[in-house]
Amino acid sequence: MLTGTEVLTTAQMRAIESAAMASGQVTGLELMERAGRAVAGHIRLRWPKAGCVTVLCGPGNNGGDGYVVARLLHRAGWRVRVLGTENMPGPDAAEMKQRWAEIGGIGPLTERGLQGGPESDVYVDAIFGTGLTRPPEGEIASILARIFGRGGDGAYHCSRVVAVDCPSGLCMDSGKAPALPPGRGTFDSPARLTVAFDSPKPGHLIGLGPMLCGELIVADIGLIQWRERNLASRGRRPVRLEAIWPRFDIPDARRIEFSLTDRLGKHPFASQHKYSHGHALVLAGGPAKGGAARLSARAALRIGAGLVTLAPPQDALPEYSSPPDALMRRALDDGDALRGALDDTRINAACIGPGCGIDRAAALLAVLLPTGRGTVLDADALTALSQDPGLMAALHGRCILTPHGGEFARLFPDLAEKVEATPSQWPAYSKLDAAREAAARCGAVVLLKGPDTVIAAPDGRARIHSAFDIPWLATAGAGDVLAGIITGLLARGFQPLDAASLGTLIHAQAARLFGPGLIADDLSEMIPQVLRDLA
Ligand SMILES: NC(=O)C1=CN([C@@H]2O[C@H](COP(=O)(O)OP(=O)(O)OC[C@H]3O[C@@H](n4cnc5c(N)ncnc54)[C@H](OP(=O)(O)O)[C@@H]3O)[C@@H](O)[C@H]2O)[C@@H](O)CC1
Ligand SMILES: [K+]
Repeated sequence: MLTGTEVLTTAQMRAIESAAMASGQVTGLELMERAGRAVAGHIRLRWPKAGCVTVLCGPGNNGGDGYVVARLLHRAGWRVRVLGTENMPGPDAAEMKQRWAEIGGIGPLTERGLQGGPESDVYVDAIFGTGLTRPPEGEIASILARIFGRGGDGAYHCSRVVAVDCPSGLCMDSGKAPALPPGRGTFDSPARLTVAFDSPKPGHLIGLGPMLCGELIVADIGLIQWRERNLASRGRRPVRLEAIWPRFDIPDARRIEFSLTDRLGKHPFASQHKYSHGHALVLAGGPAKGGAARLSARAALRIGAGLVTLAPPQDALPEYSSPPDALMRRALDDGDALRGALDDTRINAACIGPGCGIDRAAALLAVLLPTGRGTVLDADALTALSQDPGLMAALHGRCILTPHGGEFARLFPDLAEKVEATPSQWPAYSKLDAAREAAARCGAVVLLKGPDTVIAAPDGRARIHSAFDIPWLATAGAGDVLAGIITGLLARGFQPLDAASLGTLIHAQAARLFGPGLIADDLSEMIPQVLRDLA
């Protein structure tokens, strides 16, 4: 069984935390104690021999967690040095600060203070968490440069840094990080470990987050059970945002089960009638364009579409005669020919774009979209779409757009600009926000590709697939294969959001199993093994 994990935005997290405290079933102090205990526990797991730790505590509750970590590690025999900000934290953090102050001193959280003390085995970064409201400046920015910067005098202690909830400065909604002061390098040295609370936030999984966090642990602090008791029963769940098969081990996080194997069947080809697994139509392009559509068609077959027809114009048909022989081929010259082909209602999914040619894609989309068929739009189809508002208006809920960043910018230039803009306020506008807004605007599922693929449906549901561990998947033709896999899943009856997210997952796992040296042609050949592993 594959599992996914619920992801919460920082606003959702705060709302849940406040509601739980308002219910009287848990106090802020209890949550803070559990958060600090989780961090201290993970430190002790990784550094079983008590050593020397420096805890950096910021002005808010993240700092409060830090004071708990200091107290618990001291109790476990560690030598603890605490550096804290001057200003008055909130009541819970103030209480934790006071409890620590009864045990040990608090030095000023300054660059000099950090440099001045003895070398530590572990540095706990409890400066900022979800409460970051603006880019850090001054002394704190300099401290962050020492911890997470590289290039200036940076990379100070990063392999010994344990981040509380997130590396400080990371925007947990967008995965963006602020610019460091001039000459201090860029914000790009990973923590050894990040212990986040309750659920991963988008920023842990997209943008710079996966790189900065290092190993990500999500610790249960008791709010999952609370909301299961109190929110789910009243239908007050946050709009669903999920991570599927993240790269990270997320041991205690709430799991969401995807019953992929139920939907695919125990054996992907153990079928009744071949039409019961649908019929996918891959609309191919003219002469000398064949490779991309052939990659898509092969992938649609491998994922188990009952029938796959590859449909180029007549003059290119001979180019499409190479194996697999299981592919059907049929010449479709223009929109009229496509209209005739679509009279066959068993054709329930289409793939358009890879190697199709922009003009041909535009002409065929004008016929295809009004039929309401499940349709994957990639490559040239996306360009055609960006040039024709009429086509954009014809998109519907069974369409899946699979743009990379450049194609997304052509389709939704204003949203791409917002993602690219340097944020002056946090939380910053993210790739996830952009995909959600795009999906709502165009009424189709939008799959915005990258190592941090985000997939959004028009109703606000979204999924993140974070796969920074397989850089070799960025290879020519890999997108054509992805389009084919998703089309095959649509043909097999998956709903568009599921087809898109499970397709992304299968595609990534095929690349992971093959390893470096992968070319796009290899991906489809790995699909049977991926499916066997799922069964
Ligand atoms: N999820 C949960 O259930 C639980 C969460 N818990 C923990 O609480 C954390 C969130 O705590 P939090 O809301 O107090 O925010 P936090 O990140 O400590 O910072 C806020 C402070 O920083 C300040 N500030 C902001 N930006 C700044 C800047 N650029 N430069 C300078 N200052 C800046 C800001 O000041 P202000 O913006 O008001 O001027 C405010 O004083 C969360 O990450 C987790 O660790 C657990 O304890 C328990 C259960
Ligand atoms: K932190």
